[in-house]
Amino acid sequence: MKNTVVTLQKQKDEHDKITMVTAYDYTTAKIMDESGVNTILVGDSLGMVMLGYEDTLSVTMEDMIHHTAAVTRGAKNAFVVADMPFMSYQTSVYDAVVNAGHLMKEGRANAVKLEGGVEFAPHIKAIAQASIPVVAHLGLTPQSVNAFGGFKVQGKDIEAAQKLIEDAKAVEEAGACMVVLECVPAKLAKKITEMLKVPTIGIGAGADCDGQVLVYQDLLAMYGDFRPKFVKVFANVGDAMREGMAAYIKETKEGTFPSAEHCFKIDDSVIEKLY
Ligand SMILES: Nc1nc(=O)c2c([nH]1)NC[C@@H]1CN(c3ccc(C(=O)N[C@@H](CCC(=O)O)C(=O)O)cc3)CN21
Ligand SMILES: CC(C)C(=O)C(=O)O
Ligand SMILES: [Mg+2]
Repeated sequence: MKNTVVTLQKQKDEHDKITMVTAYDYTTAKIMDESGVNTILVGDSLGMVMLGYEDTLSVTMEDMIHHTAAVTRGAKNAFVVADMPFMSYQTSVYDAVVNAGHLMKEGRANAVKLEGGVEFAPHIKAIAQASIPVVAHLGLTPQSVNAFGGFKVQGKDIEAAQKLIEDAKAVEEAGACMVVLECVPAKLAKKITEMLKVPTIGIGAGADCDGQVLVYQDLLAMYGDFRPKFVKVFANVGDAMREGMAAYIKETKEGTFPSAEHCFKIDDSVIEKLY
């Protein structure tokens, strides 16, 4: 059965952890969905892991729609959240609603996610009023990398911690159905999780969030040696791919692949006539 905002809220209320992973294409989304993950995020991290940019800033609405549509075709049960890319909502409340609409209408996303707190409460409110579920993203918001001066843990001093709490309250009040907390001290994320009615999803925000999210290339060791503190490798798919490729190349060079079982047959009489 398809997960919904209602089933995800129920998971928080019943202390059943919400699992979220990224996916950017049909094949991967289908594997993730079949694994039983509750929600899939089509993150703007696709700019980095799929397109090779050094940050998420160059990702376009076209990129997001294209990848979201592929993911939603593969996700039967998982609730699919699509990131709103840089400059698709910061420019105005109007742009926010129009672009959220594209992600739902053409991408078939179940919800959209945007980075920012109290400053973006009007945007969240307007999107939610259009019946588009909105997820808020607080803490290390990668679209602010140039303003932050790098990818750094947020909310460490008292002012920053209070601002994060105010942001969390404001986005919930505006109608956010979930809140992603990225690179936030675990004890602060716990406080925010207890304070909010809606679920929190942590990435580098400790075990007391209502759920967890990771970029799949990180948890499967496929994205080079990118290992921020919050990443745990659960399976080494990167090495499995390298080993598989090495075997394919070796057997092809040797001529042992393809063997008879991988070849199509023709009657010898036909071949004799050709000669
Ligand atoms: N592959 C991938 N995984 C991600 O988690 C991810 C992306 N890409 N792209 C978008 C953002 C960028 N993210 C990042 C990128 C770098 C750090 C990082 O280098 N963190 C360090 C420093 C923390 C500090 O001490 O301030 C760390 O060790 O965690 C964290 C989050 C998270 N997101
Ligand atoms: C890291 C997660 C939360 C994200 O926003 C992304 O993958 O783009
Ligand atoms: Mg993102």
